[in-house]
Amino acid sequence: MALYRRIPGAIAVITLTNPPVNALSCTVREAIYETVKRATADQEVKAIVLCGANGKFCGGADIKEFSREMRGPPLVPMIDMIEESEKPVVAVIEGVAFGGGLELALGCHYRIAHSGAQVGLTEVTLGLLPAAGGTQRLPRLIGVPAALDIITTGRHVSAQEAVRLGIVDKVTDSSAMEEAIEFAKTVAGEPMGPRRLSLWTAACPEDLDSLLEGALVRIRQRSRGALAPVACVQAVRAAASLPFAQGMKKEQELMAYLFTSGQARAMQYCFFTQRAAARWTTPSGASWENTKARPVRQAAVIGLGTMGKGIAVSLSRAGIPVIAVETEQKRLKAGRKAVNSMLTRESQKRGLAEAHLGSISFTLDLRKLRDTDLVIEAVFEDMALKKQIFSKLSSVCRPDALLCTNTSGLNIDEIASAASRPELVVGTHFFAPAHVMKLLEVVCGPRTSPVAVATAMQLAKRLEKIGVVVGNCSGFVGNRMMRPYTEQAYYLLEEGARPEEVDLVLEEFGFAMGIFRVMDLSGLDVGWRSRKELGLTGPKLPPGTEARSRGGKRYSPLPDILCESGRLGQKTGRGWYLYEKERVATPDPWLQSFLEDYRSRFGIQSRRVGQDEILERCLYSLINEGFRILQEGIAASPEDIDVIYVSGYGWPRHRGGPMFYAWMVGLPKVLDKLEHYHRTHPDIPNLAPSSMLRKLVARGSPPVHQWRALIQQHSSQL
Ligand SMILES: C/C=C(\C)C(=O)SCCNC(=O)CCNC(=O)[C@H](O)C(C)(C)COP(=O)(O)OP(=O)(O)OC[C@H]1O[C@@H](n2cnc3c(N)ncnc32)[C@H](O)[C@@H]1OP(=O)(O)O
Repeated sequence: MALYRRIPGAIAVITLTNPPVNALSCTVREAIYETVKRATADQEVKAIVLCGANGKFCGGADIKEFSREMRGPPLVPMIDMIEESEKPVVAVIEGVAFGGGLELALGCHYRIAHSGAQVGLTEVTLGLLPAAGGTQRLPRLIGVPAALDIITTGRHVSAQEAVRLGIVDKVTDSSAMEEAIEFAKTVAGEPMGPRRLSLWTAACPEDLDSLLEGALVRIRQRSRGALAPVACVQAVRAAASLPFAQGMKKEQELMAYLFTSGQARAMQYCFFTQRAAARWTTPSGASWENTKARPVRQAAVIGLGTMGKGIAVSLSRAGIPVIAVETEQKRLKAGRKAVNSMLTRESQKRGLAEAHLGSISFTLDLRKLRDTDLVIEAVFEDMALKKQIFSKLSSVCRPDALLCTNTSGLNIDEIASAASRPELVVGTHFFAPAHVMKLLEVVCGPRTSPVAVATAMQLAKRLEKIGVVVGNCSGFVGNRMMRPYTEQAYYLLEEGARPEEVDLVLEEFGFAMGIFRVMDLSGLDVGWRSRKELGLTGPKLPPGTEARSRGGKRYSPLPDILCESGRLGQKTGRGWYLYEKERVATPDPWLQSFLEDYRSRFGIQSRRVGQDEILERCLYSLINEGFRILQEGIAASPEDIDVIYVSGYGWPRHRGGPMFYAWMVGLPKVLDKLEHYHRTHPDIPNLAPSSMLRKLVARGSPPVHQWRALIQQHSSQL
């Protein structure tokens, strides 16, 4: 709702009241209409102040209403009505003014912000555009180039930048409300015509076309295939070239097109699932609601390799004092240098005068961890080494210290078996670079206690990461699903495709990089080491093993051959591609002839592999593994899998995540295709449709949010 009160000085104050973010729900819009009409009709009122309750102006339209039938007054005429008011309307921007919230403020005649506030036209992140006049008013207010950037990225703009750009008229460190009331008194009675943005002309550069072209190129690089940012560019073009009324018409047309698109639905799904991941539960009945996290006042990181360094920086940035431990003086020194320079760079980027250098201490002595609340072990993926460390930690650390292992797939239960308190052992799978990537898989072993899960999830929040609770199995959720995906990519090469063909299809789908470019970036030795550990290649392989078969299943030795011949990817200048210029991948003629020789050596008839087949075999095998994960209870819900993929594996947000995508494509189609590919490749068991997929199809393919209830009938590993 919106509360109305009259205060001395002939001011009407309208307060949006809809916790937690004062979203513009149907009731709020109705109340705004009513209260603005009341204020404009009241002879005693000379100016109107519009604010939000609880220190937040407005989080925009109520996103939950997008999936329901539209009720109540629309935003556009409501904002027009405010702009048309003869009495000045002053918006008080505290906390946030996002999306429709900022558009509402742009309809006001003045905007006064608190210094801690943020503004933004965030609709593009929900697959939409600012369709309450934002695409037309913002360019008129701050010019086309700045507005184009804000509208197409949806980025959050600080109050300081907002005043510099002219989005707000004033920023204050003290009470924005008091400032606005005093200001409103000074402008009462003035003509408001010059303050109506709809009457302004957008300042436009001469080379508008090249500005817009440049924006489209950046959009394609950032989010290939996404419709909303492209529509945003078209709407801004309209603001630059058409009168306001026609621009608004264009805005509405583009919005109608986006609103019904699957992409908007997918991105709104991502918005809610990301928040829902924090509300974890386990089948034992433990949950975020009934389990209290332990406070973490001091943490330690063991191992200052790539992951350890990033984790230490993340902890320090969150204000948690860290003890960083290494085994050798030389490594400690190198680690200290790298961490300090990462922190300095971070501080410079954030415009801080000093880095948090003081909050990390470096030591070779494990005994220094005796008072630590939480330890994150981040050494190599070596089970024996990890177990040794956990055994030592058990004797060094306090009995209630949480012991975390950063592993991308090792058995948490086995690691925990080396600790005297296995219930306090939890997996924390960070993603590289750990100080940048948002995802944290919180892995529960069978003995992990609810308090350990709660503490790790609380830590994720403090580190500004998205924690997702998963069960213990090889590769957990994310990496386990990657295996069939990468395997299909190798098989496609064996059958006739080229790396660049496979990558192009995946990039057209929306991944920032195709799988072969990803492997070249992370290094072919990473996968090779883990295959060696699993006995799929290397000395553990029994003599006489067939090159292209392991345990009766198809196997591709292609990545092993490349790796063993020194083609490790970008770091050696060649992998699946050639890197003559740093980081620029070019198709390698050598690889082409190598693949031809390989095919003839193994009697493989090369064929042209179509784009649909590439996409379906890669994605559906990954999705199929997702269904198996659900069936085994390794993930609590399809939503959790989708959050993992969108926030940790570059799955395009506008496709919602693998499980959501499967539902959008149609589960019967996914099932049908998997059956087809499995019939053609019976030696690839991953292609055999999972029983969970079959069950969902048999139940009429219910929407994703209904799957959880069906899954709960199965066993859970969480
Ligand atoms: C056309 C389209 C128009 C005109 C639009 O306006 S589209 C909406 C544009 N608005 C946004 O994009 C803002 C979205 N919200 C946020 O970015 C953040 O929620 C926040 C910065 C406003 C607050 O962040 P924080 O304090 O961390 O809190 P949460 O993100 O956890 O949110 C708390 C709960 O509020 C729900 N929420 C937030 N915004 C909206 C909204 N606009 N409509 C409906 N519900 C909203 C959010 O989902 C959280 O609830 P739960 O999901 O946890 O139940």
